[in-house]
Amino acid sequence: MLAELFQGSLEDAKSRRQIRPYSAVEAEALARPAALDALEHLTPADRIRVIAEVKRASPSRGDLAEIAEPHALASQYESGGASVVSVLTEERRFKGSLDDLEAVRKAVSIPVLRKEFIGEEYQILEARAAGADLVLLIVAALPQETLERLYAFTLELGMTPLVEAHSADEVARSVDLGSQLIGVNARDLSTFELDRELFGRVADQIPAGVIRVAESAVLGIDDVQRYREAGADAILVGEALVTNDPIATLASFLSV
Ligand SMILES: O=P(O)(O)OC[C@@H](O)[C@@H](O)c1c[nH]c2ccccc12
Repeated sequence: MLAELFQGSLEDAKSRRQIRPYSAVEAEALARPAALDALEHLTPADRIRVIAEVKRASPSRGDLAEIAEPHALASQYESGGASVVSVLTEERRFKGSLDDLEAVRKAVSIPVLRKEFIGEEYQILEARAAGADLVLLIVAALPQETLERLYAFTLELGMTPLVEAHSADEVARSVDLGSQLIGVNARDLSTFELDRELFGRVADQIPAGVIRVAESAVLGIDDVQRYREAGADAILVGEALVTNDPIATLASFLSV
């Protein structure tokens, strides 16, 4: 499944590139005001930090919510205390778009993450051109050399890479990269199986000073508590926020 998701994302990027060539998107990306410093917004604090996701659907969970106005949802996330907004821009299975990201960017003043299956520089330029401050880089899908290249490219644009791992080995590769922001995804993107204990098993591998994000399947405050105890500085939450009152749900998560 992961290979299929990447292939789809890259094909879609190729189509967009026919209309907006690399040089045009690059010029737009460079003309943007500087990206916000996501690491600053996610600095470990007394309370857990929340990266709140705009997510309509997923291949593992099907349709979650309509979200006719992603910018309105993102504003609620911001006023509810989220530190960063994540916007799924993958179109085929997650029903997102870059337009969603652009709309969200205009509505909030906290950093915005482009959640996409990124395999080439063009997608990172698109993210910056649309106003994103962070991009997701999924270790499982990228050879180390490519990962290093995309990681460096993201930094050159003044953006922050969120490097996502799903095993001890992938955490080691994220650390080797020098990543300052590492996410451990409880969901295996190849099989969709959940491993809620994974974060606890690998957290110690992440050096002090690096921000640790627990990703996926955070549905209630018990999950937040468990991740907090296991050393998470932040959680990445989609489903629980789009299927419940986002403000009340954020308040409960932030009260842990
Ligand atoms: O909706 P959830 O279970 O709260 O999960 C959010 C987020 O972690 C999940 O959307 C995600 C994490 N890594 C990804 C990579 C690609 C697509 C989606 C994801």
